[in-house]
Amino acid sequence: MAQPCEPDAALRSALERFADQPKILIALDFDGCVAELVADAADARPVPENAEAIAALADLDGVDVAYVSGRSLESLRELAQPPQGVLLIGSHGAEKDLGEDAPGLELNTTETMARGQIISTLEEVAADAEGAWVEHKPAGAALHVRNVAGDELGEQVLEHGRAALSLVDGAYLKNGKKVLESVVVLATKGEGITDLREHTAPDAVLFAGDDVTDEHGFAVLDGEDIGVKVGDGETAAGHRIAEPKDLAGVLRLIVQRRSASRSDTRPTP
Ligand SMILES: O=P(O)(O)OC[C@H]1O[C@H](O[C@H]2O[C@H](CO)[C@@H](O)[C@H](O)[C@H]2O)[C@H](O)[C@@H](O)[C@@H]1O
Repeated sequence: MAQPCEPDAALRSALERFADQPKILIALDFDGCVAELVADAADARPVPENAEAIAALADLDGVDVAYVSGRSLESLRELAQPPQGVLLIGSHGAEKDLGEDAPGLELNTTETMARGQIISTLEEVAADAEGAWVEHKPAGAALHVRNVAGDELGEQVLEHGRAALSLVDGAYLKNGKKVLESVVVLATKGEGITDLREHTAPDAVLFAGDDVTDEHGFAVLDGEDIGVKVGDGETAAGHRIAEPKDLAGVLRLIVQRRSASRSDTRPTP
């Protein structure tokens, strides 16, 4: 496996200041950030070096780690295998596991009907396009076109999905990488990060993500917070790394900096 690229100088110095804060929250997107993007959504797994760094961070005092994902909580738990204590935001902010008794996502009758219509509408669209498939999710569904031959055809299938969904009352749309999601509960990753901030009361937050929906997360950062965009594309994040494997360099720097400062301040016996 290729080694992660080290963070550039600007990111490095921001990370050092961040790691020196008494209490920090590290919030991570999953697909395309902790895990590489893959053809079959069920095959996504954390890059091993990222998983190791996440486990090390989750063990440190004063550090909260969270996944903030578009996936359902069920899928996130299964694929990300988060270490104990890692907080989870799923379904783009509509589902939460903040380590306490929290009611699961409950849809009212209107939302349940709209979700059913979203699923049947997208299944019809996918049935007409080889390689397209529909992921059923707690708050709606996602039309995937990563396995449709050719970018242009994939975009046409997504456009067909958007047009068909415009006839479904209560269907909100979210665009992602080779995917069109439709949900009946309006929530964003920005709200998810705000919930995490209220729950953990950190001095600063780091959020890393790769997709359009992650921009809602970058938008709620301020002060000593750090936004890290993974890959290409316009972003409001202040920093960028090239690919998921490079996240390990970012996370390891925080682990090393905090571990070093703890051993410096430990009283000599
Ligand atoms: O917010 P995330 O954790 O990044 O989740 C966003 C969506 O990720 C998944 O789809 C994406 O990743 C798949 C696996 O690499 C890829 O095949 C697909 O093309 C991508 O769009 C997931 O299936 C969705 O439910 C998430 O909302």
